[in-house]
Amino acid sequence: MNSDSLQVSRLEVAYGRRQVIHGLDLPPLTAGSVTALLGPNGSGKSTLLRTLGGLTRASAGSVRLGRVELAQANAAARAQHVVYMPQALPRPVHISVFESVLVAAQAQQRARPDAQELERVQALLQHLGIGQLAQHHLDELSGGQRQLAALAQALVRRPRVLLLDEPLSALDLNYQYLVMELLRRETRRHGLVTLVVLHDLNTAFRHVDRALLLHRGRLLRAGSPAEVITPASLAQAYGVTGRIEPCSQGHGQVQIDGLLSVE
Ligand SMILES: Nc1ncnc2c1ncn2[C@@H]1O[C@H](COP(=O)(O)OP(=O)(O)OP(=O)(O)O)[C@@H](O)[C@H]1O
Repeated sequence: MNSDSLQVSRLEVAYGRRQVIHGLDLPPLTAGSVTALLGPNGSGKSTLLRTLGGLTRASAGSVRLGRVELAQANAAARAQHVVYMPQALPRPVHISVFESVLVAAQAQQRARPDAQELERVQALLQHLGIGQLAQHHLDELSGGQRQLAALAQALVRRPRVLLLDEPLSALDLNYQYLVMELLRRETRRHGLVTLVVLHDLNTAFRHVDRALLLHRGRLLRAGSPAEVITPASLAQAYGVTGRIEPCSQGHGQVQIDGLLSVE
């Protein structure tokens, strides 16, 4: 278990001359907690995640994991600490789900997998509810099944930082719930820093510890889901009028009443 937090300060990211992330300072993302990255389309969520994952270069600022400056780490060193799962998954290859997860588990090791490693892979597939797909080929899976296999590949690597871009987008309600609970469990058990892009604000209310709300490449709010998801932030970030109703399980639930009128 590690206890280092991820610290982002004065981060600037541009595509050519167009700046997309503007001097972003985030509160430290602590080990053992799941943080939702929220915000409307085009607000910079994927850009931020890709930058933290080292796929997009920041033009200024710093991203530190404990004492390590990730921007200066080479790709191999960063891959040891940080796993990034993109919104659009790569084209699937013709290997089995089990093999693909085993390859991911072995990415940082030279030794041949032992029986314990094989059991660990199978157990993870069971926990994700896809044990029965272990011998199916990746290129023969449905979109949601592929997303679950990609999550297994990410989780099995036991990174210190887990960056997931809309990991629920292809999943049905049952799997959305299961995946978020598994993420929470794994994050606590292994002291991960987990940052997950979500569009469903009710999922954030139900399943995450903290939330960040981005708007036009700037941080609009940060805090608990109840502090971040408010009628004022619904209006400011999403242009909708809405209420937060208490739900039977003690957390909030968003009710949208309509769109803010455009003058
Ligand atoms: N490769 C790129 N080249 C140029 N501009 C880009 C590129 N990728 C994203 N952008 C722009 O950067 C801004 C932020 O995009 P980004 O994909 O980070 O937003 P997002 O919050 O993840 O959106 P969504 O919720 O729609 O996935 C957008 O205005 C987008 O047009």
